[in-house]
Parts: sequence; structure tokens; C-alpha cells
Amino acid sequence: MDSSDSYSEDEALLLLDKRHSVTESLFRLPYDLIAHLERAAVHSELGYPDLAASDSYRALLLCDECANAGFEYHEQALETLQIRSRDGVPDVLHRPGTILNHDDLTGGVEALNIDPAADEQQRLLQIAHLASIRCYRSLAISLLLCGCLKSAFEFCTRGLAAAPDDEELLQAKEYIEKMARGRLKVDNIVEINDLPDQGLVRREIYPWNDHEPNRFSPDTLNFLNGQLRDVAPKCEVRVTELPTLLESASLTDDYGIIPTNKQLGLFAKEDIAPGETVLFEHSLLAANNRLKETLCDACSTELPPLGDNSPVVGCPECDDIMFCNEECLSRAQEEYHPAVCDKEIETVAKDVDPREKTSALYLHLLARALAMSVTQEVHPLELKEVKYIWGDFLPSRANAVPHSLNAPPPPIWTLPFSFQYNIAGPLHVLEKMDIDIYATLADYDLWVLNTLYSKFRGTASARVNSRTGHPEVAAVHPLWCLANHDCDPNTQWEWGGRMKLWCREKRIGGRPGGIKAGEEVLNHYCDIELKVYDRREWAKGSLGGWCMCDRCRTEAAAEARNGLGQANGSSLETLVNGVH
Ligand SMILES: C[S@@+](CC[C@H](N)C(=O)[O-])C[C@H]1O[C@@H](n2cnc3c(N)ncnc32)[C@H](O)[C@@H]1O
Repeated sequence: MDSSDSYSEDEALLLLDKRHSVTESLFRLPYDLIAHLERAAVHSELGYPDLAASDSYRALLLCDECANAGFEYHEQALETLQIRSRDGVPDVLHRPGTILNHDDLTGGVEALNIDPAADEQQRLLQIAHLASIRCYRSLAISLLLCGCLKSAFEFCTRGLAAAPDDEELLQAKEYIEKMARGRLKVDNIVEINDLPDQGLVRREIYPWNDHEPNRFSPDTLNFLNGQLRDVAPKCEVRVTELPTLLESASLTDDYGIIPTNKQLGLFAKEDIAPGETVLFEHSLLAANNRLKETLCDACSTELPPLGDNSPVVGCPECDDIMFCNEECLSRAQEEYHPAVCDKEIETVAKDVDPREKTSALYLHLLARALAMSVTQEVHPLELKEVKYIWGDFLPSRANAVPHSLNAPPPPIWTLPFSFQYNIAGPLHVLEKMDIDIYATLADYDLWVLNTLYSKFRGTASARVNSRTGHPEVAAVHPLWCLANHDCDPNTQWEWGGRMKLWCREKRIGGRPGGIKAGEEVLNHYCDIELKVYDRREWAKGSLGGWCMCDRCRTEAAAEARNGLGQANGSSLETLVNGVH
């Protein structure tokens, strides 16, 4: 298939079948670097360059395992390569990459000069070397397609160091440089570190994801309502219709009817009085990026002062890990701590460049979810804190646009992605937890991690450091995040270890507060004191679009009538959902 073509339904189904069978074969032979490369090729053809990059990176690690006798999986990797190359060099190494338009490239084939006099050990090492070149090509091109130019360039450079004349790598280098010049608007690239490395990938329920529940089914609603009984006794979750949000300002502010879509929301079952607590939630799906711990490891609240009567307790097994009280310690032991006890995992991605703080914080949340999964022996997407939350997914079909090296990632790709935080970082975390990253592919494959990230990006709240203004603590409260946003909210929230939502005394314009039975519980994801344009910019990150609540539409329509509307400015990068 030509790289610029999109494929038909039938071709897509064939590719999905192929993906399924190669994934199954990886479950049987987890150290099979050839199968990883085969799957990378299928993922590329399906239009998932991020998943292709992950497969290629795992294959590259396995090439290193083959080449280094002292490495942990050396024997398994070499034995599997021997099985796969019994009949000669595996097919996948004969083919040039699937994404490049490679009519005039001889890529894979010319490099396959295996020395006929080599003994079996040398033959395998030569094949592993060839495979590593293939990995570099695939990583360079796939990461370029994701928009991660610095990482793409680095893999390309490593590949060219090993195979200086490789045509495919030379061509990839040209593409990367061309794209970088375009994005940086410069004539020459001087400093590799200046290359952009933050990209975007598809945010969707992958066609093979069978963990995602029907969020509107009676089973889901019953489960969530059971959870709400203790946390928000006067509330229930219901299916509701919400405005379909647009990317930015539109002319629809004074339309009577706007398109809507089906989602969940929180509703009052009984009247709730002004000032009354609506919800009180304790979540251990929390993380912080402070280097020196002064926060509870479980709930990330500030630790009370130490001293004779202090409730603060440490983990009996590991140094320096503190909890605000016995309750947090015992929940930590049940829910996540055994996976990370004495593993020094808290040092991963803590001391990062300020520009990366947001990504690092999401990685810490991901690490907590992985520790929960390992400790509870539950697939990460089946964790009760994760399974039912909103992921702001787009349909696979809408994402499946033809890809071309000359085009930037299509705007519809909405999940932030980088090699460091989506691929290398999570593998580092798993290795720190002593997890065999190959044998646990079903649990910790990149599509699983991307699904977790999609859910966290739509729902995590964060606290900023008051001195630096950088986000420092993040948490997902799976019940609190069922409440939808309105710029005239009937509740107010505060998070300090526990998430508290209470009924406002007064609404916007001084109207009295209070929520009647049957009314929706309305939260706020931005500072509601701001003017409409600024509110909409702020809330855009967590809402996924331009707020269309009644207050925004009324105020924006009035401003437009009076000629006060502001031009569409650059978007505010808001990790910090709703912090004010
Ligand atoms: C934290 S979740 C809220 C719960 C979500 N509705 C659900 O089904 O679980 C945030 C998402 O809800 C939707 N949402 C919340 N408030 C909204 C509003 N005022 N208008 C449109 N969509 C809203 C957006 O899609 C947003 O990304």
C-alpha cells in the first residue's frame, strides 16, 4: 500500500487481524524482537506511528539484549531470535520501512550481507545488528510523524552512526530537518536541543480495547451510584446531554439550539442547602513532583508537623516515605505501595526542566496507576479509579486520516505525546518496579498507557507551587470528576488531600445558592470571576473546547452586539484544570 493512501474498511480489518495475530504471538514469545518489528510495521500501516515507535523501541532494546551477554534477558532474546531466523533472515528485515515513499530505495535488502562463514552465534548477532538498523529507521520516521523531532533526530543519528550510508536513514534525516526548519522558522538547525519534541497522537478507544465499559449502561450507573453513596450521599450519576464544543470562538453564541452529545453528569437526589457539603472524596490516584518529600506519599497532602503527638507515620520497610496518618499508610499498603516499596521510584522524572513539569506530573500519575495495577494484580484499565472516567476520545475513524511525511499531525490528533514521557519514562518506571516489560505486554503496552493518559488529561486536578507557579501535585478523583462545568456553578471545590465540593451560598449576580432535587451539580473548571473570553481560554484545556454554557453565550453574544468581542488569541496551555 502506498504511504499516502488511506485504506478501505476491508483492508483495515485485515490489518487489525494481522495486528491481533502478531500480538498473540508476542504473548507466547515475549522476547521476540522480530515480532515487535512486524507489529511496528502493522501499526504504521494502520496509522498509529506512536505505537509503531513503541514496538520499534522495544525491539531495539531486545537487539541490545542479544548483543550483551551480561544483560538480563540476553538468553531469552537470543534463543527467540534463533527460532525466528532458523530459515534465514526474517522477512520483515528484507522490507524497507512501510511509511517512506521508497520507490528508489533498496534499504533493507542491500544491508542483508550475512557472512556465510559466520558461526551460529555470529550469524544471530549479525541479524540482531541488521534488526537494530531497521529499528532506528522505524523510530526516526514514526517519531517524526508524531511531531517528536528531537527524538526522531537522535534515533536517526544513532542509526547513521551504525550504518552511515543507509539510504532510508539519510532520507529520514532530510525529512526531519525540513520539518524542523518549518516548525522553528529558521534556515539552519544549529542546536539539536532546540528541536521540538512534544507531538500529538490519536486519542481514541482503540479498536482492540475491550476494557472500556459502556458508560451509559445500567451496570455502569449502578456501580458509580454505589460508589457515590458514601462520598456524595445526596447525589447520583445520570446520562445527560452536553453542548458539543468547538475549538474556538464561533458565531453560534446567540443560536437558540446548539448540537449536543451524550455524557454523564452528577445530579442532586435531594435538596442540598447553601454551604452544605456535596461530595468528600479521598483518592490515592495522586502524585507530586517535589524532590524533597514534605507531602503524604498516598494523598499528597502537606504533612502535619512531626513531634510527639504527630499522626505522621513512615513505611516500616523503606526510608523517607511518609504518610499523613495510619489510614493513608494502610490504604497505601493495600492499594499501591508494595509495588514501589524500597524501589527508589520516587526519584524518576522529579528534577526536570520547568517546561516539562506538566508532562512529568502526568508521568507520576501514570506511575501511581501502574503501581496500583501491580499491587492489586488488576489490569490498569480495570482499576475502579480509572475504568469509568471520561477520556475525551474521538472515534477511531475520525482519526484515521491518510498520513504523509509532508503533512504535520492532523489537528484532530489531540493526545499530547513525547518519546520521553509516553515510551521511555513508563518503561523506566516499570523496570524500577522489577517488572519484566516484555512478559507484561498485555498490561503495559503503549496503547494502554495512552488510554490512561487520555483519561488523566481530561480529569486530573492540580495544585501549583505558590512560589514558582509550576504545577506540583496532581490527582484524579473519579467521582468528583463526574460533575460538569458551568461558569455559573452551584458548587465550589477545594482539594487538600481530600477533595471537597460544597454548595455555594450565592450564584453569579448575587442570586441565592442551593441545589434542588433533580438539578445538575455544576462544578467550575476555571476562575469564574474572569471575563468571558478569558474564562473560555482558561477552561478550554479541561473542557476540550470553547465553553458554551448559558452565561458564556449570553455574555459573548452581548459583547459581540456591542462590538467588544476579542480577536481569537493563542490558546492558554492549561494543565491546571480548574485551579484558581
Ligand atoms: C471531568 S469530565 C465531566 C464528566 C463527563 N461529562 C463524563 O461523562 O464523565 C469533563 C468533560 O465533560 C464535558 N463537559 C463538562 N462540562 C461541560 C460543559 N459545560 N459543556 C460541554 N461539555 C462539558 C467535556 O467533554 C469535558 O471534557
